[in-house]
Amino acid sequence: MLGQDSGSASGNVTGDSTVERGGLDMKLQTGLAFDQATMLADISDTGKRRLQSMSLLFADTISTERDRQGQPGLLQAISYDQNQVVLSQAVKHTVEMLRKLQEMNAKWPAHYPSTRQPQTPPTAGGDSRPGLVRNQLTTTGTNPGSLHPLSKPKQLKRAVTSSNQEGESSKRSKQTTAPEPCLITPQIAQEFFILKLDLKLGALSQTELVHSLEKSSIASLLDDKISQSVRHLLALIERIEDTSSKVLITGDLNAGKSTFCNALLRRKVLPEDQQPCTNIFCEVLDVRENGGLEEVHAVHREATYNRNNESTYDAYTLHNLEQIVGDSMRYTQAKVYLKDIRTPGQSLLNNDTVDISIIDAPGLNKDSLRTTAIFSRQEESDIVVFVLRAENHFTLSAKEFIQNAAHEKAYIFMVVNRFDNIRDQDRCQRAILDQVQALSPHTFEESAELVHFVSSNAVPITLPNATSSSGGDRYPSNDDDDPKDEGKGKATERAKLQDFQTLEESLRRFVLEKRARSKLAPAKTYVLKVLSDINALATVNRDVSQSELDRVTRELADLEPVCEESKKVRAQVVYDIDLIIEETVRSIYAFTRSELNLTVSHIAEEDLRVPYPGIFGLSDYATSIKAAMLSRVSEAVTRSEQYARGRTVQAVNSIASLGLLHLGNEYTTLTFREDIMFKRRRDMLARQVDANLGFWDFFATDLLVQNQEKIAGTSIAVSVLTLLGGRMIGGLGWVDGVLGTIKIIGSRNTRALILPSLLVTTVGAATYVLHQVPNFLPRCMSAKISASLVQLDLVHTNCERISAEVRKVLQFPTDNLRMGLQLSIDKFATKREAMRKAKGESEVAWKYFANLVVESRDSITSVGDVNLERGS
Ligand SMILES: Nc1nc2c(ncn2[C@@H]2O[C@H](COP(=O)(O)OP(=O)(O)OP(=O)(O)O)[C@@H](O)[C@H]2O)c(=O)[nH]1
Repeated sequence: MLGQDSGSASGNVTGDSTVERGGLDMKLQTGLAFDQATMLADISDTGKRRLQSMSLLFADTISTERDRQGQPGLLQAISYDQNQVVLSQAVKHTVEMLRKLQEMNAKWPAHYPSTRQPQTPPTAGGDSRPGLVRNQLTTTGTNPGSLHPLSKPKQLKRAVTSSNQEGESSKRSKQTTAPEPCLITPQIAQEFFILKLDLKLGALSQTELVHSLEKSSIASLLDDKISQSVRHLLALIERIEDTSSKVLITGDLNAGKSTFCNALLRRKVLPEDQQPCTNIFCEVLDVRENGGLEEVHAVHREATYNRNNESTYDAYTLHNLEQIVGDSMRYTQAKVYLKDIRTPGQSLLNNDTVDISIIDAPGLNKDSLRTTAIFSRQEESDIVVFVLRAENHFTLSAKEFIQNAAHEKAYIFMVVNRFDNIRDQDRCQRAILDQVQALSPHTFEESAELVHFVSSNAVPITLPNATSSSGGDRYPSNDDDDPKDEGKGKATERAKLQDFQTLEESLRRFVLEKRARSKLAPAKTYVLKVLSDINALATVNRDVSQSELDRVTRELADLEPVCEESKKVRAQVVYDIDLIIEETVRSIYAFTRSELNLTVSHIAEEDLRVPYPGIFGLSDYATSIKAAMLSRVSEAVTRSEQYARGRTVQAVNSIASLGLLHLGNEYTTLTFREDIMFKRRRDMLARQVDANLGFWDFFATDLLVQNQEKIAGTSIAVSVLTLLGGRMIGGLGWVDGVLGTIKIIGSRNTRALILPSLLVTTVGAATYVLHQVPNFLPRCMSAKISASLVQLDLVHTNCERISAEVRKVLQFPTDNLRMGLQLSIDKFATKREAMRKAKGESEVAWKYFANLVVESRDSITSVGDVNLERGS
């Protein structure tokens, strides 16, 4: 590098201090706000050591510097180096802060300051709506470092994060804490510099738009802004640590930028034309950076320039530059290695202090693509020299460019060119200075040094192939002092040249001597603005997260007992339902048992209204009696079922009342149809009873036997009847049966003796029995049926059947209510979980932003204390 080649003080100073920086890096990487005092102490030691080593190693150089500038030059270099280290570390620290902010923004979308007009005017006392709230911090004067916390905003609400609060906010909390927008004066939005979101939509202002955006959109926009800023800060670090300086010559189309560059170099190197001709960036570097060979390296599109890799560029002679600057299809930029023919004391390029490169940019308003490229080139440059046509003043594109550059470059060197074309020069000066004042106040304050009105074409320059000032002059030299030629024109030319030389001296001071200002001030300005933005964001978000934390804590405190209560309610309701069911079933069971028992036990005594058909219709008679009896039993069953229906309806209603009481609108009422209960066919009963009754079950022989004492021969008749069996039923076959019996009984004599009396008795008895059938048959049958029903366990079976069905039916509303209660408990539990999570996140966010407020404020103070004037 030039600095090293020439052994300049500043080049070595910087190299030495870089070694010392390791220890400082370690301190800063701890994430603590850096301690500038300690750091400066370190650097001071470095400076002292370097001063000693420089005195020994570069005594010649120092004495040369001292001769030229005196001891202050060396001190300036040391001071510059100190400032450079502090700023470099501050930039790195700011990058860390931004990266952490980005991470936090991904987890907890940061609230972006926004404004909204109050919808209703505040009432005398009760309305808690805050109206426009003053920002938490403000900048005073022009120093972004002097930030003063103001009163805490009232009821800040994290409006942008409110969309997911639905699930976690109880109804009660909704009633008590209506969402409040975050209202901040539009001033805060204006105070945002770097992280300001670029929102343009119709008539809405940026701040109004922010309010209407989704939190995710804001988070993503902010994320982009942070990334941009990080990229810029990283470029700044490179620039700060780079010992060379890049001077960007830019301005409107055809303003005379190339003419100005040539005038600075005193050589016609860059093509000048009345029509726009520079389409690519031309970076003019000292020839020593190319091994002393004057050459043009035209860098290929898509290639990253590497002087040692010829595939990245095409090499040309200086004469070819005219074609190259117009060939933007093949090349993006040209590196022009040039031997400056002027002495180090005059030259900007060939100076003994810093490596300088001068970049001639295409005109700003050529096209949007090139304009964008110039904007980003500006960010890579240390110094901006803005050339404007005196005739045009500041155009719109010029204003936009300067406003953008002002993000980091408080001072811009301004060249008002083609001043010779202006007739009323005073008016022109006043008008342009007014514009400068509005666009770049710092530049305006030092306009005598930084704003120059010149005519670049008045500077004598040599032809491109000239390598010394001795040959090739294209313009008359001002060395001609012949008094005869002193005319008005000559005087004017000399005045123009004088103006240009004044400009040159100022520019040299700005670039070389006030290097701290030209090179480090942009870094300081930019970092302060970023830190100010971070501080503003952190303050807003600290308060928003605090407010959210308070709200969630409050709501959680309200919700916790509700959760516990809901569990208790469920247990109580389940108990109550069990009681209802048990009581209902018990009552139904008791009713059914009593009803059936009563029916079965009295059935024989009832008048069944079945007419006795006579002895020959005995079978049908028995069937009818049985049917009538079973019908009575069936009716009793039906009555029991009816009772059960009624009780079940009551129970269902009681369960529904519990549901409505405890779940309100969330309870789903089921439609209960009691008419479809007990639909299973009950004629099974008749079939079962049939299966259990045989023929003799129609006759109550025990009843007949009870009457035998009253009627002689009844027992014999019954015995005979028994023997006769079923033959007598249904016809006269019983007479044959009697005769058959006599045959069986005994010997002929015996038979002769007893036969008549037996026959008479038997016939009499049989007649009696048959006569008595209508009297005892119903009782006999009821007893049998009753016994059969007992055997079938009819009462118990029906009690069980009816109760079981009732239980089954009641299970539906029970399950429904249990499910509803469980859902309610789950909902509360989910809400509580969400709130606990939100509380945890808010706590983390609050701690983070509270720390960030302090951290960024400390950094602002540290960077603000960097005194660049010491290094100027
Ligand atoms: N009268 C007058 N003309 C000038 C002056 N400086 C430059 N010009 C003329 O203005 C025209 C444009 O000059 P350039 O140097 O090519 O302008 P430029 O800004 O580099 O042009 P582009 O890079 O193409 O935008 C040329 O004809 C110059 O001769 C000046 O101070 N006075």
